[in-house]
Amino acid sequence: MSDDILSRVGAVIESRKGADPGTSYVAKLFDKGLDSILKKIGEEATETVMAAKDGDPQKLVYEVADLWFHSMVALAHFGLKPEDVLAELARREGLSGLAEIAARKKD
Ligand SMILES: N=c1c2ncn([C@@H]3O[C@H](COP(=O)(O)OP(=O)(O)OP(=O)(O)O)[C@@H](O)[C@H]3O)c2ncn1[C@@H]1O[C@H](COP(=O)(O)O)[C@@H](O)[C@H]1O
Repeated sequence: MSDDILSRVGAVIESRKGADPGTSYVAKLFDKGLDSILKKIGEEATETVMAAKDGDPQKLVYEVADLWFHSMVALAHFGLKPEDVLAELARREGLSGLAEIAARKKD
């Protein structure tokens, strides 16, 4: 498995713009608007924290998948793709420590 799955899910999310909210969860989220997407991210982030605090690795993976997925819907709302985040992670690769990452952010 690779980051191909992120690209594929990102493409499906993109394809749901303007689709029938009655037949697609993603289309329904787009239809409800940014606040609804952000609310889901907040909920999934909380559920991720709870799974980690419970020490339940399987649940943690499940909740992080929900969090990533809804974050990808938020990215798509702004015309962004998972590749944009992967590029940012790649940019940070090899940088040492937060100070250097933060300094580059201001460039
Ligand atoms: N990865 C996901 C995915 N992860 C989670 N979900 C949905 O996100 C929701 C998660 O919400 P919760 O766990 O909080 O459950 P819930 O309380 O029932 O949620 P609500 O309906 O109340 O918001 C559920 O309805 C899940 O079905 C997802 N829905 C879709 N995808 C991907 O998006 C693609 C397109 O989906 P459709 O737009 O539905 O065709 C799918 O093929 C998948 O690849």
